[in-house]
Amino acid sequence: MAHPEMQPHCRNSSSFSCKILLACTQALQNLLELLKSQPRYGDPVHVMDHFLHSMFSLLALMCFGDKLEENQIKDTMTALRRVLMSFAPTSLLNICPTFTRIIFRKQWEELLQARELLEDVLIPLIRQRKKLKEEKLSKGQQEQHKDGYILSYVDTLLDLQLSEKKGNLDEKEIVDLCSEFLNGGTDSTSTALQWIMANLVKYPHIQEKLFLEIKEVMGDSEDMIKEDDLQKMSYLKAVVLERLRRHSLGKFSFPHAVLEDVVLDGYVVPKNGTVNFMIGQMAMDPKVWENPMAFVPERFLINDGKVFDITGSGEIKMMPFGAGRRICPGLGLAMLNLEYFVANLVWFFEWKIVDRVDVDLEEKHEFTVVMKNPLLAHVCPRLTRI
Ligand code: HEM
Repeated sequence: MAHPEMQPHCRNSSSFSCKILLACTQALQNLLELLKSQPRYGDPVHVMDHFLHSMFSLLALMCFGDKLEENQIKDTMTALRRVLMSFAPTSLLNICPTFTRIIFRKQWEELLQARELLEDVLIPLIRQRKKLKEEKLSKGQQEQHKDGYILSYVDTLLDLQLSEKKGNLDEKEIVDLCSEFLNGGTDSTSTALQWIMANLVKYPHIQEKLFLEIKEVMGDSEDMIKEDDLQKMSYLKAVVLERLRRHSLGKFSFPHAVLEDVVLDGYVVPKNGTVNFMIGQMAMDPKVWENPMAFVPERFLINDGKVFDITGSGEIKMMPFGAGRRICPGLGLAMLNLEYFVANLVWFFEWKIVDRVDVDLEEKHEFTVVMKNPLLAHVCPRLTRI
């Protein structure tokens, strides 16, 4: 997990650079072009791989400040996935490491190998960035922001000094934080995007309502929707929020621990006791949400124009990003990305079911809660210019 002192760097991601939006635009543009140029126009598209690739390229650009080559993207994605997959069965190792490492020796070895591979892939990228940063520094402050230099997540980590540690982070610590940034952001956002588009395919009336809202803001323009335009689209926000409620990222947030004995609703949680928040159940509580199984974005429109609070700073009706000190540091970025991508995907394409086969919204538990049968859709261009 991210060190709390590192979190502001991840949380405040908009301060990396105003060029993040440019990066989002590039990632979106690539996705739109990819969807337009399917090998056989009109064929149904398995969209998840495209979503994963787009989100990963965007986060990699934010992480390392440069667009990665296609082979670097492939290698990094493979290495990260391998660590993630080998980590799952070995998470029991944390219970009593000396003992469980013997019992789960094979899995432990697999995890170490996966970790080595990850270092082989990420360390050269970190070193390359360090070299570039030093070169820019030696040229002076003014030169630093020339040539489209994007202040990256790695740059902030290279500068970071933790109070309990003398000096900067070492390379392995930076690898940990980069992999957390890339893993934390890629699956969560692309899965969310897939769930939203699946609901828009399944319920064409919601897609139509969203399209009409976009049309009202964009008029006859054929341009891509920009961040400023998003502020005028309340139904779009409602659609994104409804997905976060209806298809939670996971059943639980990460485990938390209490630092001292705490009495909660008459129960004592002892010092160091683990607390798990059932974020999935919370968002489906029929005492709080009317007809919780239904996908109804309108439930988020009743707030007299007020923005629904998902940070849990007032009452907590749902907490898809967690709450409090360890709330997801990528919240702002994730919401921006989701609104930006969904709006443009609906603005440029009409999304339709394939061969009258209904979309199956059954869930499957992987690293996040994913669609058991990934979305397959007809993606038909609405506008001539992309
Ligand atoms: C729809 C998208 C996302 C959802 C639903 C989501 C949800 C969550 C949740 C529930 C947690 C656990 C919070 C807790 O322990 O209470 C978390 C943690 C985290 N998320 Fe996200 N997240 C999303 C996107 C992102 C993005 C885009 C990034 C980074 C670019 C990110 C980075 C992280 C990190 C680093 C943590 C660990 C924080 C810590 O250890 O304190 N997430 N996220």
